Amino acid sequence: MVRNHRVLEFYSGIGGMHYAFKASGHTGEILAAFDINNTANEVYRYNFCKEGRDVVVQRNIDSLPYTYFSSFAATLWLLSPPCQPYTRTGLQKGCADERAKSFLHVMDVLGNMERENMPEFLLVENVRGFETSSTRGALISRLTSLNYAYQEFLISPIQLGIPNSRLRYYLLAKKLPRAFSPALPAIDQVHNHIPRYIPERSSHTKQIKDYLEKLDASEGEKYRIKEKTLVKYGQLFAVYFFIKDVVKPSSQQSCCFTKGYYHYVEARGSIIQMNEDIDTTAFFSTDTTTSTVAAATVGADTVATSASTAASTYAILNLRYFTPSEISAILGFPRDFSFPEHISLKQRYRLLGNSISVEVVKRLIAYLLDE
Ligand SMILES: C[S@@+](CC[C@H](N)C(=O)[O-])C[C@H]1O[C@@H](n2cnc3c(N)ncnc32)[C@H](O)[C@@H]1O
Repeated sequence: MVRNHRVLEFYSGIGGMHYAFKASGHTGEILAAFDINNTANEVYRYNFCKEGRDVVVQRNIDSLPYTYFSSFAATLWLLSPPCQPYTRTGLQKGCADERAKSFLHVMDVLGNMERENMPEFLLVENVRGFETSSTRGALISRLTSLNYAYQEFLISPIQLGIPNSRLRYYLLAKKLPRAFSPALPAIDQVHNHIPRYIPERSSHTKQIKDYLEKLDASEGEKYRIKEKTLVKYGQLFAVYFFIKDVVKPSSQQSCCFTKGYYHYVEARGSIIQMNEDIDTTAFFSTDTTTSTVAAATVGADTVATSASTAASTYAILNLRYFTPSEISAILGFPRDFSFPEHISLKQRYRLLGNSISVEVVKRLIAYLLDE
């Protein structure tokens, strides 16, 4: 049966959920997209509200009463609340964290709405760590008391053959008597009720080069990792922080891109070594200020170039950041997604780092709404 869903997008950011819904094969309309962030909303409007209605509601979700949400009589709620209360590197204060407040408010809204206006379907996305939080406990008891069936998952895009790790918690809920079909064929590492993650590379994983753009000289310069950055931190830094984050065009993996990518050099997402011929691990484990780097170098030409200063030695690796377009492609945003020109590079990375894997959510929405 073809249904026209009435969709609310909470914490809409740059619209990852909107794209995922559009790509899910289901039909319907985003009635409103709630986010407090000016810049994110500007990007959202730029991509979705060019001609039509402006669906962006620039308000603090906490400040909106249940009668307001109820008035939409939406069939589907898509929610990607802030993750800071649950990140494993944070304080993990869960419900006690100020930033969890708006999501707790959304749960209260759900509990107070007229039954006929309650959504039939919900999807929640968050970081790994949410599954053990007090907020997740509150969410499950609210859903259970309101007669929703639910399933929970921990999924990384790498499981779908996308060369990127972004392990995230997902919860899908449907109002009873609707039930979930027992299996989700496209995603085989899905576990009902007890989130569990089995890292297992898909046999069809794409390569990083499938997502790379051709950069002209000035763009190449803009994204190049400057030698002074590497040299400033020194050899130890390179060994401990860089190697695990360096990928090549032929690689079939990359680390999760976070909102601090580009701003900080270390551990915020992968960087690319465009020179395929050099073994990164061997390179960084040799004394890069001398010609011993030659041991790590495959071709005779590169050996000759590599022997001088630390700076020029690093240069032969041809290290660069992923561009925002490459990151958006890896996340599954469509090609026509773009930023208004004046949005700075740092803001672009920040917004993308806060966003979602459109490809994973697309499949989950398809599964959730299949009847
Ligand atoms: C994890 S991001 C979601 C990103 C989004 N799904 C996307 O594709 O870009 C969380 C978003 O929630 C917004 N936010 C946080 N607290 C909020 C609140 N109380 N009311 C409205 N929006 C809020 C932030 O501005 C941020 O854009």
